[in-house]
Amino acid sequence: MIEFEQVTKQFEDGTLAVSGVDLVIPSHQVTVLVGSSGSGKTTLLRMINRMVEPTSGTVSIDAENVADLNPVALRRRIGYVMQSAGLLPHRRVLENIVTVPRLNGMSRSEAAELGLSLMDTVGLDRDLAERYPSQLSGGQQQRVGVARGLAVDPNILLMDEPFGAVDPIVRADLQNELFRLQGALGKTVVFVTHDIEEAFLLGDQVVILERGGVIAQQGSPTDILAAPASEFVADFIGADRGRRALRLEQREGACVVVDGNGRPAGVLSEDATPS
Ligand SMILES: Nc1ncnc2c1ncn2[C@@H]1O[C@H](COP(=O)(O)OP(=O)(O)OP(=O)(O)O)[C@@H](O)[C@H]1O
Repeated sequence: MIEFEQVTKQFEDGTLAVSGVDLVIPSHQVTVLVGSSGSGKTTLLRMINRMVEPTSGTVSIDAENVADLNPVALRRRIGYVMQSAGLLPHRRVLENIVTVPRLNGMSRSEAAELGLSLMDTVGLDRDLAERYPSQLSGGQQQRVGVARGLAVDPNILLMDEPFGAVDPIVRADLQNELFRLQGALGKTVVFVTHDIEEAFLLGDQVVILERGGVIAQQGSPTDILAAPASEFVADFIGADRGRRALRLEQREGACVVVDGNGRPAGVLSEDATPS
């Protein structure tokens, strides 16, 4: 469990990025921090692995204050995946994936074996192992980034807009892959995005942030959709625009679900059992 207690971050130029945040991030679940640009998502994320230090308050992992932990050791046991993958351009795919295990002293042959099995895990063809990042598609680069994030078998995986730079089809692919991976690996994932659809798709818990790093609402997607806590939240999730106001229409003998714009969203199944 990761816990923020009364966490505030004011940068040296006076910018108040995060303000009095109390937040519990449960283990083995996906928590998504979502908000518009500048709402403090990245700052919050980076306080978990001490890339940013809070001005006041505490961040703890399993009841241990991260301020008491060695930052380098901390970063080597927490996976970090960022937008545009952040790969080392002059290192081959396999080397990129196992950078941290190698720094931790793993032998070259053991690391190579680990790297190849991680390529399988994230759905990358092993034939790509000797390529350089520039020889990969954007989606493939992101998969390498995720494999690298998993390379130290971390309990915690921090993901900062990891799918922000790829086209919508590849993005949907990567989202599904993360969903599958999370089902299999059960990591504690903290995921940053500005896209509420992505947040609702991936998050067990969704934390909506307002400008100045203030939590507007937190809860499951269902809870937030059912009862937006404020006008800001209703506006942010699109509830007020009728986009999510689904209704049923009878068409051709079937019960069709239609969205607020009149577009069919699906068919109401007779069988109400979730699959
Ligand atoms: N090193 C810094 N020095 C001064 N201000 C900073 C610094 N880093 C971030 N900020 C400011 O803090 C606020 C929060 O930034 P942060 O990057 O956490 O937001 P974000 O929600 O992740 O935004 P984005 O979606 O654009 O990445 C912004 O106003 C930003 O300009």
